[in-house]
Amino acid sequence: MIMVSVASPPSSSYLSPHFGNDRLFSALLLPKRCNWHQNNFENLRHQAIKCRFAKAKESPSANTATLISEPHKYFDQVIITVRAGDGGHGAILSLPKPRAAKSQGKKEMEKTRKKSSYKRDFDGSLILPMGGQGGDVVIYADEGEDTLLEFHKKSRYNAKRGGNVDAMDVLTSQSHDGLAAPTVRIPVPLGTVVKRKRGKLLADLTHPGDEILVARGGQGGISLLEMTEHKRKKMMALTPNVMRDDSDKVLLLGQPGEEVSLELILRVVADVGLVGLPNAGKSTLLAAITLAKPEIADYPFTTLMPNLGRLDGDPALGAGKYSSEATLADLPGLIEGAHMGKGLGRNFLRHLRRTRLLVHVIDAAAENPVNDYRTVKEELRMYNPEYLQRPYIVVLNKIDLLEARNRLSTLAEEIKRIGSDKVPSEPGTFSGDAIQSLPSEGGAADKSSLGSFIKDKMDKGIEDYPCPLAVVGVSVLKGIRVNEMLKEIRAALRKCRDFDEALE
Ligand SMILES: Nc1nc2c(ncn2[C@@H]2O[C@H](COP(=O)(O)OP(=O)(O)OP(=O)(O)O)[C@@H](O)[C@H]2O)c(=O)[nH]1
Repeated sequence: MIMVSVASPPSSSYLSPHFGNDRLFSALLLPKRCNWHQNNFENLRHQAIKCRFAKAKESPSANTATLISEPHKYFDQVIITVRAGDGGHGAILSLPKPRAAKSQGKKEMEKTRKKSSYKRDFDGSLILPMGGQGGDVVIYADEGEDTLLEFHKKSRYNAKRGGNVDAMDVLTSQSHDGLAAPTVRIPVPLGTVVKRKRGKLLADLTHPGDEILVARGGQGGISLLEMTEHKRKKMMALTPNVMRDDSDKVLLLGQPGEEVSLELILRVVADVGLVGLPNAGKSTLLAAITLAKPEIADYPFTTLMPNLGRLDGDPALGAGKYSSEATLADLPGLIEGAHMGKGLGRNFLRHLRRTRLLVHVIDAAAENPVNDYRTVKEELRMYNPEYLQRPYIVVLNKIDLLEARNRLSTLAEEIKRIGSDKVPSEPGTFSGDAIQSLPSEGGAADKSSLGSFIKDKMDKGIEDYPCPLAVVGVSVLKGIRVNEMLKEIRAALRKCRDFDEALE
């Protein structure tokens, strides 16, 4: 925890949540109200994630406040504990005394007999009431959820216990089971992977309504009939639940509900993943072609969590245009060492797993754009060589700037040369689904895919993987050649779809 004293704070007690890696970058993005400190805080961008102003408890001066940075919180990974409800208890019951019935008239006796006709099983044996089932805990995919942030505030979920058998010691026809407790249903965003903490994968909740029962409620206890010894034998012919001695009482107790610690990991589900170094213009690109409003600024790591945007259908397809709509994910900038976790690298690299097309965004006005491109490709290769098998296009951005415009054609040629012309033909190399069988965190892989994964990492370089489907120069900020870029993205998406259909 970092404590920084600042003078004359604004009155706000809570600013805005930001997320980053406490080991490395992570920005302290000051809210508008804090512009007056922007410069002073630039150096703090290395550490702070979520900040709030709080009056220092022992502060001698009322004008002094303390800026508290809280520990890093991932928006896309969280550990929670869930506990299902215990089962309700059964009861010790006795049969009503027959004398009471005998004292009534004949008609009354008949009525009472009918009234107290107990519930019976198909074989005629008595059914005794049971304690209610404890509440289950279910996790389900909900389109209305975007992040796992809520789980940092609340990481424990308990279902209620089942109701006890509410009998007044005597078995009657009215005796009924204890109430079952309701299921606790926990919504998570689409694309959430549910795992046991440090254990096996339980579910991959990709579609709306996908769900998994993660903790089962305890079963209710049974009820027992208490009998005098000489009646016991006769009664046992009617029901096995006759109490023989005190040790039977444990059967009355409801079973405990399951308790598990779970790891929830959110993997963005998008058709297109935008990758590139920080500041390349990925967020600007997303904002230029979709309605998304990502944060854009001229310092690196503005994007700390993936932004999603929806690309409209291809108008050239007429009525079929809606089938060509696509989701784009703008991922935080990658840097050298990302595959080892630098700059949030691994956390975001895994979001590419479900994308079908990659768009490399390069700042063509940067010092060495080809090197930048190689760095990103190398990081992808080191994280998962399969990422380089995926179809991709390269966007050379910022051609409104002179230095970019002057070198555009040579740059495009150079980039096209990095990679082989061979179109991937093995089934799965184009398919997003096949990627899921590849080794990664939490994903079990068969021996052969693991073998080729390691071999690929050792033997192949970025030149051995396919070259881009297209290289386009644009200025997403100034709207130069954005339509050409869109055409290429759509054409590439069409290829992915054709390929998928051919596989089906
Ligand atoms: N001149 C020029 N500047 C651009 C262009 N596209 C983006 N920029 C600027 O480049 C800076 C970085 O843009 P972003 O879109 O935030 O870059 P990013 O790749 O998302 O950055 P990270 O969030 O750090 O990964 C901003 O100041 C943009 O205004 C462009 O076409 N031309």
